[in-house]
Amino acid sequence: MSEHINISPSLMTMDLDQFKEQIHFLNDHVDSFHIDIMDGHFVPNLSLSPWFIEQTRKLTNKEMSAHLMVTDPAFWVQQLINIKCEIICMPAEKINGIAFRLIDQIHSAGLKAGVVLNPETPVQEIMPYIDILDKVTIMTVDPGFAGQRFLGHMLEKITELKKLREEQGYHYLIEMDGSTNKEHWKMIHEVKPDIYVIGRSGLFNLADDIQSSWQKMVAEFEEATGETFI
Ligand SMILES: O=C(CO)[C@@H](O)[C@H](O)[C@H](O)COP(=O)(O)O
Ligand SMILES: [Co+2]
Repeated sequence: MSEHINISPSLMTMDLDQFKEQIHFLNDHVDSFHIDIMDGHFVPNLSLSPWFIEQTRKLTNKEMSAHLMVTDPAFWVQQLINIKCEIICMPAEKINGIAFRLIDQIHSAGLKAGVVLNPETPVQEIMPYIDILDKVTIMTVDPGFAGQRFLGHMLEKITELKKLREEQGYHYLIEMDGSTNKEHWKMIHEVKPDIYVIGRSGLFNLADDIQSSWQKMVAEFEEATGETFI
């Protein structure tokens, strides 16, 4: 069997010495780029920024999907609306009391609104507004860093979200983020998320140049799943 595998590269983990080559190559192979934005408080790290999105835009017209790991999502949502970041994904853990306002604000700007669920956060948490979301991202690692331990049981949330979507007619896309690589391809592909975020372990670290890394990623996917990658 063959099916389209929708890859979203996590640019926090790219090789900065090959910035241009990597974006140019990936532009022809992906639908979106995944941009981790951290504030040093929600997670103990800093990564990319709205400025980075603006710079990357000079090289690609593909959708930018911001993954916010911040304690003040309202501030960062406004920054991302200002630069028209196509998909803005907020931490479910930090939008209680402001969820509807922020989702409406993103939609009014003509952009897509998503939420991200940390490993400890159940799908139940987002039920009050799940019907108006464009994307739900399931973290399969603790957020904040690359190279984290894969948490396989988080994949059950993907199955749960798919069932809900089918039963209720919701329209959100389901994305997974964290340690998408040859060790876990089989397990992940069994639940079939709509979008696979990929970082160092599954793409950028596989070879010295992006074309070879991509080919290796495809080979690893095909070996693990027995399916053809298109
Ligand atoms: O949100 C995060 C981390 O908080 C992710 O987007 C990572 O950048 C990606 O999952 C890294 O993947 P690995 O390099 O660990 O495979
Ligand atoms: Co991320």
